[in-house]
Order: sequence, then C-alpha cells, then structure tokens
Amino acid sequence: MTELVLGPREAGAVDARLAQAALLDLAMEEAGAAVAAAARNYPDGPVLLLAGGGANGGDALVAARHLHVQGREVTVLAAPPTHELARLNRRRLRAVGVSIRFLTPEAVQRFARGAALLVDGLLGTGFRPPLRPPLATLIEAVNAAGCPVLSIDLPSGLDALSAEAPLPAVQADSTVTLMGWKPALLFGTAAARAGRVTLAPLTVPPGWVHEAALAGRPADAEVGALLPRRQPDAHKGTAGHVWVLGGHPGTTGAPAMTGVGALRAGAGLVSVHSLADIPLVMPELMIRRHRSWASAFSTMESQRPDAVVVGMGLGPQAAEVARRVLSWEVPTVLDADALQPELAGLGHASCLWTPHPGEAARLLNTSTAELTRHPLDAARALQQRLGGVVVFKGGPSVVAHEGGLSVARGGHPGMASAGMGDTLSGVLGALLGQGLLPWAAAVAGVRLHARAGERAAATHGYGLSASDVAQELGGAWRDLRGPS
Ligand SMILES: NC(=O)C1=CN([C@@H]2O[C@H](COP(=O)(O)OP(=O)(O)OC[C@H]3O[C@@H](n4cnc5c(N)ncnc54)[C@H](O)[C@@H]3O)[C@@H](O)[C@H]2O)[C@@H](O)CC1
Ligand SMILES: Nc1ncnc2c1ncn2[C@@H]1O[C@H](COP(=O)(O)OP(=O)(O)O)[C@@H](O)[C@H]1O
Repeated sequence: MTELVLGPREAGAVDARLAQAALLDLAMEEAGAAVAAAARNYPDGPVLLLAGGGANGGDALVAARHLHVQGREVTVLAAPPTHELARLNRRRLRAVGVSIRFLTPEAVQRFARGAALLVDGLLGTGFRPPLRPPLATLIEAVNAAGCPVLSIDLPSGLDALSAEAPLPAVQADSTVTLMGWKPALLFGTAAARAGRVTLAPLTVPPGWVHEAALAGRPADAEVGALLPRRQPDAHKGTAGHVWVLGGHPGTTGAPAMTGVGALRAGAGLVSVHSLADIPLVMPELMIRRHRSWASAFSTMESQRPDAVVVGMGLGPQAAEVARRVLSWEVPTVLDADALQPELAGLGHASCLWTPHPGEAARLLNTSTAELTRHPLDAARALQQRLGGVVVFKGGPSVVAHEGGLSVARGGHPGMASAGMGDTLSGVLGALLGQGLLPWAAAVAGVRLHARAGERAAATHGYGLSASDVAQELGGAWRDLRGPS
C-alpha cells in the first residue's frame, strides 16, 4: 500500500468543529497507544515522558496513561497546555493516579538518571522555527539524558518539511511517526536525527491524510506490478532496443555502465554509440564508434530505437546531440552532460530527466544546498521547468511527474559511488524500451535500482560498485515482481 509523505497539518483547524474534535481525540488516543506499544520494545524500567503544550504533548500524555495502566512506572513532565486535547488528557492522566510535574531542563536531568527510556513529545508538526529559548535548553537536556529517546511523530526541533537538522534538535533512537512520513524523516541530516522510524497509520478519515499529502511512497508490491511481464514467446526484438549515446575521451566507462544497466534490466538489444573507444565490459553490448556525431546521425537516420539514453560522459557536444535526439520523439532518458538548461522546454512527454543535486542546481540556476534542503520542492520545480518526468536523484530519489510526487523506498549509502547514476539511466532506458510509460519507468526503475543496491550492499557494504549493483538487478526484479 502506498504510504504518504505529509506536510504539517494544523490540528487546531480541525478541533474547532465538534465532530472533528471527537475524531482528533480518537486519533490522539491511537497515537498514544502506538507510542506506548513502541516503548515496550525497550528494556523494562521507568519511563520519563516529556509533554509540550500542543497536540504532540497530548500524544505523550496518552502514552503515559497507557503505560501506567499496563503497570509501567512513569514520570511525566509537562508544559502548560496550549491545545484543548492536551488539557483533556492531563485530566485523564490525573484521573488514573499519575501526577504531572513541571517541565524544566533540571527536572529532565534529574528524572532521566534512573529512566530506561525517555519519550519526547515536546514538539511535532506544529513547530515553526526558530526555536524559542526555553525549548532549546530542554532539547539540550534531552540529548544529554544518557538514556534511549523515542520521539513522537518527529524529533523535537525538526521542521517537518525540511531535510536540514537545525541545532539543537533531539537525537532519537527511534521515532513513531503518525499517519504518514514527513520529509524530515526521509531526507538529509534531519532523517539521521530520527533513528529507526515506524509508521502508526491511525484510523483517521482518509480526507485528513490526503489533504496533507505531499507525495506517495509506493510499496514494493505496487512497484512490482508496474514492471513489464514478458510473454513466453518473447524475443529480443520485443524486449526493446535501447540506444546509449555517450562517452568522450576520458569518460568512456559511463556509457558502458549505462549499457550494462540496460541489459540487466531486461533490454533485448543495447547499442552504445560514441565518438570514443568504449570498453567492452559485456560482450553482449553492441559498440558503435563514430567519427563525428554528424556521421553518426546520418547512419542512425534510417532506424529508430525503442528508447534512447543520452548524455553519460558525452562532454561538450552533449546539448547539441540531445537536441537532435529529442527531435526523434522516442522515449528518451536525459542524464549527466545532457542535463543542460538550454534544453528546458524542448523535451516531449516521453522524456525522463535524471539530475543529481549538482546537475539540478545547474538546471535551476540555484545552489545544491537550497535544493537538498527541500527535495520535494526541488523535484517539483525541476518537473515544471523541464516537463516530462524528473528523477531527482539522492538517498532517496524523488520522481516528479504531472500526476504528483513519489519518493522511492530503500537504497543504501554504499550507492554513493561513481557510475551508480549511469547504471540507473540504463535501467530507465530498458524499462522505457519495454513499453512502460515514463512515470511508471521512473517509479519502477528507481526502486529496482535501490533494491539491487540493498542486495549488493549485503555483500559489499560501503565497498559497493555500480557493477555490483548491476549484477543484482535480476534478483531485485524477482524480489519486486515475483518469479514470473
Ligand atoms: N493532526 C492530527 O490529526 C493529529 C496530530 N497529532 C499530533 O499533533 C502534533 C501537532 O500538534 P500541534 O499542531 O498542536 O503542534 P505541536 O504540538 O507539534 O507544537 C505546538 C507547540 O509547540 C510550541 N511551539 C511552536 N513553535 C515553537 C518555537 N519556535 N519555539 C518554541 N515552541 C514552539 C507551541 O507554543 C505549542 O505549544 C503532531 O505532530 C502529532 O504529534 C496526533 O495527536 C494524532 C492526530
Ligand atoms: N545514500 C544513498 N542512498 C540511496 N541511494 C543513493 C545514495 N547515494 C547515491 N544513491 C543513488 O546512486 C545514484 C547516484 O547517481 P549519480 O550521482 O548520478 O552517479 P554517477 O554520476 O556517478 O553515475 C542515484 O541513483 C542515487 O539515488
């Protein structure tokens, strides 16, 4: 099932209406119960719960009640309530016999000493940076507590929408996030603050979640269903002929890696066209060396591939070559040197653009830091500028198309190595060549590549190479699609 990536949602806007307030009360009850259940994964011993004044603090108060009723020793430190449900849950907590103490950094320090777990319910999606001073000191006390920290919804101090972790922010061992993923839990230094994240979906009206949804996060079964199914009488002519145009003296490995990626992702035939000598890394690749791109295009004129991948190591002529390729109007992946601002607006609906943050900054004339801080906004902006489908690469990659945004699952930090993107562009070309629509090729291709990375990392860890990943593409396909 597709999980959703959510933006901040104003709990206050809903509790104005009575029925919705009742639903929110139920949602908070479920949230607190999910947090209490997660707390049971930690060793026995006293639990220290910190509750801010908003609904995030309300969740912590509910969790405290559940833990207390289950016989766990709890200490609750709470800020004065600013949210009606935080007020209500203070009364409920007192009614079951739990006293509530003032929330101060000194109290955190004192009660953390004997605690087996600290539950952080200070700030959730309602936090708006910058952090006001009393909270900053509290967060510092949490990080100095010396016991494991479980955060509710997201670590306090993180801006739910940003990939950047401001200082101070809570460093959690685990996070129970509610209803959907927040960008801060998926990207950048912010995600590193969350520790192990589990999702508590909550039985809230679907409208609440969809109203706040920024992106989808498809499950493997959904991605697997997108992958092409091959008939028993398939032959190389029906599995797609992919042309790879790239390479330049000094960067000849890149198009070779793309060719390998395409073959390993099921392309029937792969031809690599270049002006340079491309290494024959797999004898199944058909290497075509040309004297000039003008003569290459004259020999290509009479044929058309099922898909083209252009740009890897192509050098200074890349924009010109890509412009010519775009005029063919066949499904096209534009990667690396073909990702030039002057091509914006010249693409067609079957174009798939695959910038990493550096290339994206060149395309949008902005800084890499600005784009990586807000990867969903970056992917959307790139799609609006370029058209077609965009894969904004990273850990994880984001796919942007007219229908919305999709964040890939998985991958491995070992994939941060040369040639990894070349392999991906080959995978994407192969899927386009096998007839997938560009958005489906992008969603399926990034997950296939990430899954292959996970498999290869099991053997190679951080010593992972793009060739290792390419070798695992067949296994990754089987993982996602099943054995057919
Ligand atoms: N929206 C929903 O449907 C649900 C929301 N829930 C919880 O509600 C949370 C959001 O609740 P709220 O909107 O009440 O917000 P929060 O509880 O996240 O934050 C509001 C509190 O933070 C303080 N605050 C905000 N910015 C600050 C700053 N810069 N410096 C210091 N203090 C600051 C406010 O004064 C207020 O006390 C979610 O994260 C989640 O934990 C859950 O109860 C489940 C259902
Ligand atoms: N930390 C990571 N987690 C998951 N995937 C990653 C990570 N780092 C890199 N990748 C993936 O590896 C690829 C790198 O692409 P790119 O930077 O274009 O490489 P190159 O230019 O060397 O071919 C992208 O598909 C990206 O999503």
